[in-house]
Amino acid sequence: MKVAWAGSREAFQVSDRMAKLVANDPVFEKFSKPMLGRKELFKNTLRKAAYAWKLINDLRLTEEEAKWLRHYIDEPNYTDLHWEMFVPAIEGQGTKEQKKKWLPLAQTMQIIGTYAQTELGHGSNVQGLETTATFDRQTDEFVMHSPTLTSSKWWPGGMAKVATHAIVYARLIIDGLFHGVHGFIVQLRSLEDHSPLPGLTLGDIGMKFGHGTYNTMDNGVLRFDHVRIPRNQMLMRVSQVTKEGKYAQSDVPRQLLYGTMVSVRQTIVADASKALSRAVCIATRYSVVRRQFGSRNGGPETQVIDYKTQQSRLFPLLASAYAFRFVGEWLKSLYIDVKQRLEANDFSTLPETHACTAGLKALTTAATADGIEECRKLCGGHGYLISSGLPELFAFYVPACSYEGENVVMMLQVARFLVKTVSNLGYKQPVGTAAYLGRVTPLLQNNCAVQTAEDWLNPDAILEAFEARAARMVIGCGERLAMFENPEEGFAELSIDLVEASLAHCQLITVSVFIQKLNHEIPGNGVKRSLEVLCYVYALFLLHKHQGDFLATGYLTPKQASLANEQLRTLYSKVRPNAIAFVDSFNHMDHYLCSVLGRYDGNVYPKLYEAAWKDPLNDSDIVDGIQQYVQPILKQKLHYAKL
Ligand SMILES: CCCCC/C=C/C(=O)SCCNC(=O)CCNC(=O)[C@H](O)C(C)(C)COP(=O)(O)OP(=O)(O)OC[C@H]1O[C@@H](n2cnc3c(N)ncnc32)[C@H](O)[C@@H]1OP(=O)(O)O
Ligand SMILES: Cc1cc2nc3c(=O)[nH]c(=O)nc-3n(C[C@H](O)[C@H](O)[C@H](O)COP(=O)(O)OP(=O)(O)OC[C@H]3O[C@@H](n4cnc5c(N)ncnc54)[C@H](O)[C@@H]3O)c2cc1C
Repeated sequence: MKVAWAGSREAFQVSDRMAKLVANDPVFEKFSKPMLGRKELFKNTLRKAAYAWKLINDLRLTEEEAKWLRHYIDEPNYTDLHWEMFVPAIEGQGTKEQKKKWLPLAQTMQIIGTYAQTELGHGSNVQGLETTATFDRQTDEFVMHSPTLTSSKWWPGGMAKVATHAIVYARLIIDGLFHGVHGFIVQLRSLEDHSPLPGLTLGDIGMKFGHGTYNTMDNGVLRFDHVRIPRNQMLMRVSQVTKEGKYAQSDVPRQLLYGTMVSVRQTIVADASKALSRAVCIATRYSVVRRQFGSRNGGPETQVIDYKTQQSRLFPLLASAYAFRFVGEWLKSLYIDVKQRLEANDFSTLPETHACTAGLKALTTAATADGIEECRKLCGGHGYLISSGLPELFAFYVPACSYEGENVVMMLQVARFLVKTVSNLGYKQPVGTAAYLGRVTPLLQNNCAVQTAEDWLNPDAILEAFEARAARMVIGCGERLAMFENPEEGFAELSIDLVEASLAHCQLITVSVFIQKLNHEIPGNGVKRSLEVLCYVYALFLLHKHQGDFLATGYLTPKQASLANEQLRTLYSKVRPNAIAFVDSFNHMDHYLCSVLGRYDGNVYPKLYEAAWKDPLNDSDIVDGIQQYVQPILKQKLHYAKL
């Protein structure tokens, strides 16, 4: 199962080696993090990042190994933006010459970059950005300027204190004419003494949600006061500005300017399974250790994992972790394919890839953030302790619902793709993830054939149900949209239904990828049969949760919906004996989990007790403030009525 989770034996070996390397090196200790003040926390992160870079070079780690190493260090820091956004932005949007100049510097970290797109006033609406890049023909330069307070760049990771360079998105202006938003490579700091270059105001935007997690990152604010950069620092694969100030667009679509976001959204989907599996591992292990009620004849009480209600909350999350792992793997292959095509100037699959990355980013991050919080509740009161590992994990994870495309905004992008697909149905056969929309007649006419709970244990029945639900919701939206004279007005008016239809479409993708996964590449029949159980749990849980959609579209009868729920209960009993094996297969080390409740050895109570004594408040019996503020109250002897 470890191999099935990792994707291959080789992939397992790489991640396992890196997990052990990090776990066994005292530099990467992280239990004490929540006790550190912001400055210490930040410095500690810089120290770890520098040490990691040394390891990567000394041990000659491959790119894949370096990624896993950074993942297991488990602290957001400037290198995330450098590797995940700055480098890919140059790769995707730079010309050959620009790549030749900038990539070697970035890849050896002689410069450190960030991605400065969002501003105080605009994040989702990229076309609304206000920073200007005005071409000066006399000097062959762009003048970068922040004309308003709301044009201040706001949020870019690593920008406040570390990055030496940034890809800055700004409105291109030539001779007073606006040519849309473009990316520019801008140096922010001196490479000698790290001080901000003249004309730049740089700082940190302040503490974020949770203490020890995202505050390891220096999210920054940046303002320009007429800062000049050479013309050849505009990223010019999509559009070019000549020395004479002529603006030209190549035959590369404008959407490529958004390409870095497609790349990162794909990695965010893969990361969702890592975060959810971590929470599920903690909650499952603890649910086996924790006992409440049900003692008979003085025997042990019931393990809380044996309560059906606990199973009905926990096992769908376990199944979702696997579903997200497989859909992340699938999305990666889709992305690798589109990347190769883009390099060869084939843009045909970009719209579908954009819809998949945007929609699956929204689906997986929303479910993971909710899932981590559910795992915290599944651990009862102890889940609220920092030492459970869950509060910090939640605080670290939850911004994924907002960054790289706010989730609702992303679902509306999927809706645009689906509406366009439906309106083209007469003359363009849909392909890939939208192919089912080409079979609308049977999907709209045929109803579910399930008659017994057993009938739900059939991938074809499940797939057809999810296809019919999505098709009926999408087509229904298309029909209602057609009644509006102004399509944009109609889109805005129906946006709630459109987001629901997009979710149905994305859930269909996750369910069908899980089913496809079972048809190949599973090492061993036992593993395959166990994964089948999880696949059914995932699909039938979604069906139960969204039964309103399935019933309202008329595909299912209430009886069939309740048979699905009956089957789901039976499936939980099949998951139970393997629950621990399923979570052990994630191969998460204790160091990575950083959780007393999720310890591999199950030694929860003694370690919880021990962890409590490490709190600084327990350094002495009488702490600072007691003499000054508590003792006087005790000694005042005021009469209550006089207060
Ligand atoms: C290591 C991880 C650390 C993470 C740290 C976080 C970093 C960040 O958050 S960086 C900042 C991320 N910011 C965002 O994600 C902003 C979200 N907004 C957008 O992506 C876009 O502005 C938009 C998609 C919401 C809207 O764009 P707009 O310019 O208004 O365009 P239209 O809606 O008119 O779309 C035009 C056309 O282009 C298609 N399209 C949009 N995005 C993409 C894309 N990424 N790739 C390919 N195609 C894209 C869109 O579907 C339209 O297509 P048609 O309908 O066919 O015209
Ligand atoms: C931890 C973190 C790290 C980040 N790192 C970076 C970084 O490195 N670089 C960078 O450039 N940016 C970064 N960002 C910024 C991030 O990309 C934006 O915050 C994100 O894209 C959301 O945009 P917004 O803040 O403008 O949200 P808004 O769009 O203002 O969202 C507010 C609400 O409005 C709704 N809404 C907005 N538009 C629509 C619409 N058209 N229809 C319906 N509802 C709508 C949204 O659903 C949401 O509920 C980071 C953010 C965070 C939290």
